Amino acid sequence: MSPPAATNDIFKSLNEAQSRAVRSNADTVAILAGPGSGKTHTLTSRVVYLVDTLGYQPQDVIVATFTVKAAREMTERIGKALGQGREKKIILGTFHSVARRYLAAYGQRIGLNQKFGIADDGDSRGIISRICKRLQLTVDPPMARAWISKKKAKGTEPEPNGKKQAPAKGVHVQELETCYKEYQSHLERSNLLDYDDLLVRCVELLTKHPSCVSNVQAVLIDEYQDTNGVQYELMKLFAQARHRITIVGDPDQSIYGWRSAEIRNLWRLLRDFPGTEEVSLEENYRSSQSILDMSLTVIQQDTKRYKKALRPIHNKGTRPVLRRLKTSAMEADWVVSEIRRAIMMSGEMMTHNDIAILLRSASLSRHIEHALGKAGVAYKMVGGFKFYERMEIKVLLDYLRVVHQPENNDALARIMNVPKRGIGDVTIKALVEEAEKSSTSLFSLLDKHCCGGRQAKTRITKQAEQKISADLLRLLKGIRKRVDEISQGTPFGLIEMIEQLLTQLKFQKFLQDTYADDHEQRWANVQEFMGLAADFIRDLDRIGDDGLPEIEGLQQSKEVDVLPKFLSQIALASDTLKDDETQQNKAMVTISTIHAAKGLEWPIVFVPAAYTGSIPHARAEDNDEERRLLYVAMTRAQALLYLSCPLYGSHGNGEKQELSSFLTPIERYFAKKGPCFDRPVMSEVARILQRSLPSEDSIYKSMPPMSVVEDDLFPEDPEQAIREVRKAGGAVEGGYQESYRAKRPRLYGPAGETAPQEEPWRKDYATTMEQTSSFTVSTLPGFVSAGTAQAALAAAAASAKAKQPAQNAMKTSANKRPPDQRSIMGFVKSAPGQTSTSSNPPTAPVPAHSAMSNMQYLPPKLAARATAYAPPRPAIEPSLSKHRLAATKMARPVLPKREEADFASKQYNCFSSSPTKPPGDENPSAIAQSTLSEENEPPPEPTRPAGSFHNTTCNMPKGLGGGFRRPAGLGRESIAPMDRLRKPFKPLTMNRP
Ligand SMILES: Nc1ncnc2c1ncn2[C@@H]1O[C@H](COP(=O)(O)OP(=O)(O)OP(=O)(O)O)[C@@H](O)[C@H]1O
Repeated sequence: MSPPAATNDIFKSLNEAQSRAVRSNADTVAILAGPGSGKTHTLTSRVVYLVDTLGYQPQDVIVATFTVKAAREMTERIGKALGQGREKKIILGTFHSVARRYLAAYGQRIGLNQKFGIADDGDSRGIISRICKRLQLTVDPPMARAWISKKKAKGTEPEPNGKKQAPAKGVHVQELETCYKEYQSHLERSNLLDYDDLLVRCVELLTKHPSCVSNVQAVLIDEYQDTNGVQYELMKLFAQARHRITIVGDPDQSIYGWRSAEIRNLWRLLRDFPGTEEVSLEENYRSSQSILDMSLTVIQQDTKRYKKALRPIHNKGTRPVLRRLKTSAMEADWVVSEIRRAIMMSGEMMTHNDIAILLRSASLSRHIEHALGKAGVAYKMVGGFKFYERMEIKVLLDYLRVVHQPENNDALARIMNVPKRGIGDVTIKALVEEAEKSSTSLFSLLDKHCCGGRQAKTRITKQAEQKISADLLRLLKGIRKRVDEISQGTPFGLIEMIEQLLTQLKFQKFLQDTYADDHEQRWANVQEFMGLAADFIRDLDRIGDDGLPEIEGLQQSKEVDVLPKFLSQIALASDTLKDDETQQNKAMVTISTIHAAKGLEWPIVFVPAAYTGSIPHARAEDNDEERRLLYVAMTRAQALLYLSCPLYGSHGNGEKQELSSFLTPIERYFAKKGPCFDRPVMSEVARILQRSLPSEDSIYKSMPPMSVVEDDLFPEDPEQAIREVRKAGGAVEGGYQESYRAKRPRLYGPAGETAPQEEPWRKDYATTMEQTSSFTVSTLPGFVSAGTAQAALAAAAASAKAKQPAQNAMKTSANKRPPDQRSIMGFVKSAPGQTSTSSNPPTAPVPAHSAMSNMQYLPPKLAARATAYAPPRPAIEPSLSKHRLAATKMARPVLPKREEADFASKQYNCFSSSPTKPPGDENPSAIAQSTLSEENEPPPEPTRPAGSFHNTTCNMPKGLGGGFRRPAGLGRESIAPMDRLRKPFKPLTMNRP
């Protein structure tokens, strides 16, 4: 009988090893392979094979995975192959959801009330905090919760009542156990199961009542490396009727150690199921050879890992980039400029959808979000909220809003009980309603309540509530009073205001108590927020007020308060982002945490903030896991991989950052700047992505004039640039840009002329709303295209005539704008000491409110940051004035001629286990120019004998360092499971039954 159509289709998309895994008759199959080798593809194909060819009933197959997203994607893939909605009958989901299904169906057999509820993270935290308080335990509640969760994950129950504590246990452990016991009995009384309980109770159910899973024919597990102890037990119990298990995983991608994932589960599997068929997938379908090589040099620094071969099916491709930038803000601007360049030079063969920016922690996203928002690039966040939408930031912003506008009822209502003050939702709702009905503000209504007045109808009856509301008001009024003092000549810094809020609200403690799992991350976000405020003050200091130009006869109100400017900038920036999002089908760049990017792939991947402290993370306990995280990030890239590291970090302290310790040893193998996107490079990218590249002509024709075609907006070596500034006696605060720019020909004026010291050019024009993104973040540094720069210069020239009647000057300015140019917008900036590019610069208007006053009130750390960073300048490469891109084609760079022998020596990567390719097989034109240039050395030689990566054939001579040597007389069956893991996986060339 011929196999059904679905199976036929499946086999067409599988290679030999994948096909062998899919058709395997072994009960237990372990597919362990590297990234991009098609593990998930193989697993879903096996499900289809089992149902379609072997005739298993879909409801007799359990497929468990690790995340909801992965489960959804698998259902889709299987559904497409199986059709007729059969995938819906498969028991497919995360371990927790599958366990819940069983408990809901059979839980009564183990005494579970059928109507059990699930205690989510917030519930668990609350219960444990209350227990600690009630029993006056000295243990930290979040820590107790983590301890309990770990115990449950390992399958350890609390000590039963009455059992004597072992004398060896310290008070601390005893308290933890008491807390565990109390917590558990509380859950039982409330008929609640927490996430860990779902797994533990399901283990209990299936152990006591195996009949519940007597129908199960096969169990398949994705991302097996991330399973923990209980999940392993559960997998075995699911499969207890027939012991048919298929797992896929990659120990190099185990990144959930903090969730008690156990890499030892691989060893357990081989121990418990000795007949397991092991299949290794050795072809990587995702990434270019260069990307794969570089990723392997990172992961191979872990000498304890077990080795496996991974062979790219793609050509060498473009050498990955490791870019050094001066600050995080510049790093973000560089990312945006590279995104633009890549899309433009590909003739839009690639779109924003093809790009991911992967971050070690979500708090790093702030600069990136700003740079993207400013450039009008739509983006979406995966694995985290957008910066301004994060709870801790929203709360702080709401407090600041109320300080600024006490009559902002909504904001006040949101913060009344945050942190918890015991003011109930009902009370808040009633007060808001009353305020609205009586057309008064909530603030003044509260004031009446708390200041003894009896006018309010809604009574805050409880004394406690009244006192709490009074405290809140006192806090807000106190800050408000200080703000008001500005007008009386007492400056009150924005930073000081936020610091006061944080102290009075005990904000860090609030985060610890409320968000046990990720309070550190949230506190990091708060610090980022402080950094944002410091940057804002610095920008105000640098470029002054962003008010409108004076118009004769029209009086302007001047904002003297920093706070509303700060708030409005944020509000408008976030609005722009929302607008972008609502545009359906708009291509968007993805910003994601590395954790959330697991299993996904993109043509272009950026990994910013590659410094020690970020990755490996300062608080990480397991360095190897951090390395695996970097490996996961790098292996998400298909065609272009960019890593970057700022000299100075982004946490508001201006401290110098060291390149990630995982990258230091291999730094020299990366390209120092983005590739030259010439035809060979782009053709290779197109080949990897299996897309067709537009013709050269159409690419160049569609390029806007004065486009940036090389990655040369920022110096290759910022440290050297700083040294040059110092040598030239320049101020380091000004950063490298002074010296860097000074060397370049000026856009206007005689060539070689030394830039005279002129008054900094300042904006002297109105903005339009054509480009709201630029408008809203006009005071922030960023990428500026040469075209925009010209527009700015035209405006500057126009404003030089400002002495003429104002109306005439405005008209001149407008007339001078080229027809294809939009309004200049507010994103071209100047800095003190910077020379104007206009030959006759206008005198800058003195800002109504100088932010210097704020500068002196910065806390020392932030003040250091504010002054240490270079005030960003218009990022315009003056030499671009010579470009004539619209008229002529870009010249292809002349490549150094390569010797024949050179080809021979570089043809194959040392990690490849493939036989030597015949000469001429590799298309030289497909090799990226960057890999040939002198400064880019060939990929690193392996630090160990190549044999360690060549374990794919059985005839490898033993003793060469690569083969697995079995001790004499030791049969295969008696190899310790751990050793089996360390040895290479069974080769494809081996004859297998
Ligand atoms: N036999 C094949 N032929 C062509 N493309 C394939 C083949 N197998 C897998 N692919 C493609 O390779 C890419 C990676 O596949 P998949 O996501 O299944 O890999 P993976 O091993 O699960 O990766 P990771 O572990 O990094 O998540 C996908 O784009 C997939 O379509």
